[in-house]
Amino acid sequence: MGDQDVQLPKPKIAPSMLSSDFANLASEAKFMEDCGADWLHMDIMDGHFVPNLTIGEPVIKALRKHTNAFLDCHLMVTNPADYVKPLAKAGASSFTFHVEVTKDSCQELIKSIKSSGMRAAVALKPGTPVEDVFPLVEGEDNVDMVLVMTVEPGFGGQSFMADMMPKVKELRRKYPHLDIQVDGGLAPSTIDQAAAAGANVIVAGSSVFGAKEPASVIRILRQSVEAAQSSKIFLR
Ligand SMILES: O=C(CO)[C@@H](O)[C@H](O)COP(=O)(O)O
Ligand SMILES: [Fe+2]
Repeated sequence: MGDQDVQLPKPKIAPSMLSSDFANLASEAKFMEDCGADWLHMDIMDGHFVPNLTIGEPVIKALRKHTNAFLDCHLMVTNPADYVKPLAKAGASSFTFHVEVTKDSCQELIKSIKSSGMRAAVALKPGTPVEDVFPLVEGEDNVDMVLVMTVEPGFGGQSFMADMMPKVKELRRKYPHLDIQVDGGLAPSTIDQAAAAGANVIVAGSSVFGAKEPASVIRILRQSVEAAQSSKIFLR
């Protein structure tokens, strides 16, 4: 099959609600949808896997009453299995767990996420080798997406780690159809590197919420992914 026949997954822009005004979450979510967001990225942190504590199932449940948006939940928690049923019931659309905390139980976890009606995804921290997720993409119960962290998980507003791009490129070359997400420090100044490596799901918090015109930042992020996909630069 030639490069021209490869069907790439759609670009999806997912503003991280961690950078929103949590006291006005429903209206912030509506604003992001109006600005052209495809997904809303929800950072769930337990104060243990990462040194920060954010939101959980009650907030997802409360937000779901106000929006039909795709709620992309990124679980930075030590015991992801405990969150599957509650989050599914609350209305989460996708459940991303970290490979660092799941060792032997990954297949079981993926199975339970999918049977609860959510998409399943796996994330890797900057220090984790990309090979660690290959079995989860290729296994019988496989993930729908891989999230390559481009900062140390825990906080918004950190600097993009360009040295994570070889991981993205390796995943894209190996799995042309896979949703590949990047998270951390994505902005108009860094998106071209992530797009050229083959990322198609872009999480952006501070660059979107901190902008005068969030809609134009979302547009720039999308256009960069579209341009890289039309040249298929990452397959060369
Ligand atoms: O998962 C995380 C941080 O751990 C992220 O989703 C951040 O919230 C992204 O924020 P920016 O780096 O785009 O400001
Ligand atoms: Fe995140």
